[in-house]
Amino acid sequence: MDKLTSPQSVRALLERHGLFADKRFGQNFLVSEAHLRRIVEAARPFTGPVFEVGPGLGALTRALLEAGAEVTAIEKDLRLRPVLEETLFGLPVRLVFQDALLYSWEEVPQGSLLVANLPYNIATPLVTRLLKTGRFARLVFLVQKEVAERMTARPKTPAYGVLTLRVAHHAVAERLFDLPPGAFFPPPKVWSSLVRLTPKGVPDDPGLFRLLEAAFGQRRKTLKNALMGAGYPREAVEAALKALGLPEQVRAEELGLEAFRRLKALLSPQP
Ligand SMILES: C[S@@+](CC[C@H](N)C(=O)[O-])C[C@H]1O[C@@H](n2cnc3c(N)ncnc32)[C@H](O)[C@@H]1O
Repeated sequence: MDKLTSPQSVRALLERHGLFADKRFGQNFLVSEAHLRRIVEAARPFTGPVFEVGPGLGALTRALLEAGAEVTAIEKDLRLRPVLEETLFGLPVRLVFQDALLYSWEEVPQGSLLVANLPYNIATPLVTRLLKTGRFARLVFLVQKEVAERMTARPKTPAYGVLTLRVAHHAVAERLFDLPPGAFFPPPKVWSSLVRLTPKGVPDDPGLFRLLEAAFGQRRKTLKNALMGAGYPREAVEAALKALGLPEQVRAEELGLEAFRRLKALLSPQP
């Protein structure tokens, strides 16, 4: 079986099935053998069942199966069923044709892994949801470079925000390497990055994230004004900033996760 790691082989497979890469599904198929191998290496060891969102034509799925992973692959595009039945023929994979956002992630076994080249339009809500389940031991995925930068940003940078802190709350985040558009067919307009998240086993903290949404809701304002705009009383905000030794003009992007946790404790109960 062709390894599906050249634009020519992917184009030929699609043509043979009368298909085209559908932008609505974020279909940019990985055609770089070297990158495929690096993704599998970044996901090892396969200490739990592997979930792949968007197997596409099955290139990554097959690489994972050949490396010994137990894979459940969830694909939304029903047109790809005959392709996957061909490319994964005889391999022990569980294929689920469903929107991954509707999958019961809260019921996957403890210690599961996500390994995926994610469709760009669901990457952020999906990763957020998976982190909240507390069931994943490792998440290794390709996303647009800009999203990877937001997930791994440092304070006081434009990419730093609620997504950075969501990821930092739950996991240790690494941006492992970047991939040029030419690693995919058809090539996307932007670069991609491989991200690895290693969850720390910390439960969700809805109160903290309500505070963060308020703090970053109006980025151009000072933290004090942003919080007051969201309904936090002036006196409480001023007292909390003082207790943290922060100036009144401080902006949300200057605070790290620990400072926000302390701010939340000082501002409870929530308005
Ligand atoms: C970037 S492609 C990756 C394909 C393949 N894994 C690869 O690396 O070549 C994204 C895949 O996700 C699928 N997809 C898009 N939205 C989805 C959703 N909501 N649920 C599940 N799969 C989805 C697309 O049809 C496509 O197969």
